[in-house]
Amino acid sequence: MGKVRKNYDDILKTIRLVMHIDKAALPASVIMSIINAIVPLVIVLGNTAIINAIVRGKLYHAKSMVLIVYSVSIVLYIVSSLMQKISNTRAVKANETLRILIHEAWERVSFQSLVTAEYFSKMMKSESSFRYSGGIVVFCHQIQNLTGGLVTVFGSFGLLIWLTSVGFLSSTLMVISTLTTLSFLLIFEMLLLRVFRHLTNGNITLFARLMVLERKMNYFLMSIINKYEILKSVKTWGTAGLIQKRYLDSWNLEKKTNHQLVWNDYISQIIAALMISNIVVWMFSLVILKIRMGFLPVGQLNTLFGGVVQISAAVATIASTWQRTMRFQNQMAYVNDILKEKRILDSQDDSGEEYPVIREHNIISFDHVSFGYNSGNEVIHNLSFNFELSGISAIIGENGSGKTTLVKLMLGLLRPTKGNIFWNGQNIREIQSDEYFGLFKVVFQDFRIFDVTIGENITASDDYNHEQMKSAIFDQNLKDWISALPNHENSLVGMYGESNLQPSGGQKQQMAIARSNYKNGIYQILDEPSSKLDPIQEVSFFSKVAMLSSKTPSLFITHRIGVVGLAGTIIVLRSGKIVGVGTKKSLLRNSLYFRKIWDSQASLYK
Ligand SMILES: Nc1ncnc2c1ncn2[C@@H]1O[C@H](COP(=O)(O)OP(=O)(O)OP(=O)(O)O)[C@@H](O)[C@H]1O
Repeated sequence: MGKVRKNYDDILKTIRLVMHIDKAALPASVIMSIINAIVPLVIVLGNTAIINAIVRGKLYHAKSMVLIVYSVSIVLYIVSSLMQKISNTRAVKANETLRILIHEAWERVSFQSLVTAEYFSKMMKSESSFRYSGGIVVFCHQIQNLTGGLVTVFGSFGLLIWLTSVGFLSSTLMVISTLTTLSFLLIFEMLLLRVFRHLTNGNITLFARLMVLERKMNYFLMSIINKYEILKSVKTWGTAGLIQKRYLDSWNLEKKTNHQLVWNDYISQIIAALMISNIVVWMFSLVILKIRMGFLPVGQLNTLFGGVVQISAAVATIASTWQRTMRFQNQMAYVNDILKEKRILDSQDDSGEEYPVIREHNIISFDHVSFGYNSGNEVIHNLSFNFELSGISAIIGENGSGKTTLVKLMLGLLRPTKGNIFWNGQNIREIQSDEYFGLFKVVFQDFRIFDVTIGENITASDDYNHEQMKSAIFDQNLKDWISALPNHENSLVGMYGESNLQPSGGQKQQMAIARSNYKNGIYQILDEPSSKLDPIQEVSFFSKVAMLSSKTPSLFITHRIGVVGLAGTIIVLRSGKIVGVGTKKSLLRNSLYFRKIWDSQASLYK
């Protein structure tokens, strides 16, 4: 019951969306379909009256009936044709407006203020749903079919009820046969309706599954086949079979689901035909009985056949259109989602967030902070400490101890599941996120180079100072490589350009470091950007960065002990808890765990 209610609610939402976009498209469609549904009923009723007049020998009466019936029908037909032109034009126009609205919703999204990637998935879904559904034009056709079908069914039912009720109380035989006929008709109809509803729900589920599969296959193509790095790994590690199997599995499942959907459609149509046959058989028997007993004129057979033919066509249309409308509202749910989301994102600009306060001594405070990723246990446990952004600091800990997570929490990229983080006393949740990110120059271990030019990658802008950009590059090899390229720093990286320029791992790493040098942040965070270097080179690398960035205080994140000697403050992290804070000397004296790590790695640095 709840599911049916939800379906109705969703259709109402889609109707509201279409009405919001174009006030005339749906009403014009509805009026046209009502007129279209009335014309055949007028003809059926008129023809019955004409046949009865002929049978009774009143030919003059029959002639005037013919004129009236067909004149009314022609007028209605002309009005309906005009309405059809209006509704089609409006539907096409409304569809174009909706397409623009979806793209405008995308344009307004500030990528900077997005917290998760979920929104992008919504964007993709809304676009493919819109394309797949056929848009408002198709929806208007569906509403036309549904309205026309319903009007026909109600009108024709009126005729059939009239045929049923005539002479009902005139004899016991009539009462018994009418009640028996109606009971059998209803019982069979209810059973068939149950099967039809079951098939409709199955149809909607199958269609929703198809949409998910389509998204998975798109994801597969976009994220795996279309990425050079991944293709490289596929070739070198021979994972093609594994990945291709995944693709084939999705594709086979899509084929199977499509096949089931076709069968579901086919059986639904057979059930709809049986529903009609059920009415025809019982009603025909009853009307014949009534005509034989003299309760109905013979012309009423025309009403019966006219009514039944109308109902059969209408029920078949309603059945198939109903299922399609359900699918359509499923697709439009994504579009509704993205248009609604637009308002949320728009309103972020005036959300009352403050700018971060910058002082001479800037302090980040953790107050009973815990954090766990969606899927599992806490990886940061109840941390409380004050951290001054000055000099050189280091966070050290084993693999998986939570170092990167701690930094992401500090930057506001992740939100604590418990507790709060403060910047100079302000809760970072209440600070404007772009301004807050602007304070930090961060190089993560999984730094990203984008498919824009080398200069744009380093400066994060398409309007940068070329000299300043060049001086942000510390590494001579990178400088030489850029000078040797035909377009120098204007060379486009990656598959967006024609040349598919793929910088080496080291070149990319140096570009990420140059990006950090170029930026005007007040604090530098280096999360193992040199993890590919051997320990000795790593120490020299950090010393260089430390020296050159002497104006900007820095935090190194590492699990290599050799680097931490450069740091004035060392935070030791173990399984999401801080187990020591101090200088190298004090920690060697006071922290057993720190000494253990030190001893285990010290030989490498001798
Ligand atoms: N998105 C995620 N979902 C679930 N668990 C995650 C996610 N990201 C990280 N983790 C888990 O959180 C824990 C801490 O990870 P984190 O990257 O902070 O450790 P780390 O100390 O920086 O490790 P490393 O030195 O290996 O880089 C790990 O157990 C990791 O598997």
